[in-house]
Amino acid sequence: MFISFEGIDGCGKSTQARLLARHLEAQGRPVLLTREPGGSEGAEAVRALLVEGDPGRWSPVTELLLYMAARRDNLERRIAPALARGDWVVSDRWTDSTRVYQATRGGDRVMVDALQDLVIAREPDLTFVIDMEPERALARGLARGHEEDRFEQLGLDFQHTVRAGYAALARDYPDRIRVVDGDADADTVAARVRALLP
Ligand SMILES: Nc1ncnc2c1ncn2[C@@H]1O[C@H](COP(=O)(O)OP(=O)(O)OP(=O)(O)O)[C@@H](O)[C@H]1O
Ligand SMILES: Cc1cn([C@H]2C[C@H](O)[C@@H](COP(=O)(O)O)O2)c(=O)[nH]c1=O
Repeated sequence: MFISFEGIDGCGKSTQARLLARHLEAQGRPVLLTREPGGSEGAEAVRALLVEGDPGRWSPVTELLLYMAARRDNLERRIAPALARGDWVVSDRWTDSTRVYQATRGGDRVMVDALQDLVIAREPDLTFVIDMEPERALARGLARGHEEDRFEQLGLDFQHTVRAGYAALARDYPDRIRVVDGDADADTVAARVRALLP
């Protein structure tokens, strides 16, 4: 079973991915917990070029290719072997992030879907979109004294567009995507996620 978590920056995806992985392991299920971009050694190196680098460094097409290259490496080296062993895979982001973020940053959605079909050819079995107001996600970060670089670089309007992008995606893929209200304490959100497991 391949599960992904999606949502705007700071919505609590990583926390929920970790809590779900812990829950599954407590039930005796082997789990690979991974993240995108990243997860494998090569993909983590690509992550450094994308996420920690200058956001204006790449053209939209180059940026898209780098995200896809990182995903392909993580899929080949970590995810496909785990799924072949019968392990569960919980991923902090997958191609839905590319569909939403790269479209928001001027990328071409048709190109995203074509590359997804050609070089990835794997969708999660189940995707949780952790939904919340960008202002609330930002307030969480500020309350912890984080600088919230990405909110400052890209702005609240960007996060609002991303949030709307996920809502549209949930309508496009109703069989796979579940939207979960993320504006509650982490254990409450985790219980909402678990209630939606098959
Ligand atoms: N339900 C919650 N209530 C309050 N704080 C939370 C909750 N979930 C996560 N947090 C805190 O909010 C911050 C962001 O959480 P987390 O890293 O899980 O989000 P994220 O969506 O993965 O963020 P990013 O996209 O920036 O990586 C962390 O400091 C985390 O401890
Ligand atoms: C997979 C993926 C990610 N992004 C963006 C979204 C976030 O701003 C960062 C990842 O940071 P996080 O702390 O791990 O959430 O990268 C993207 O634009 N496109 C993608 O495919």
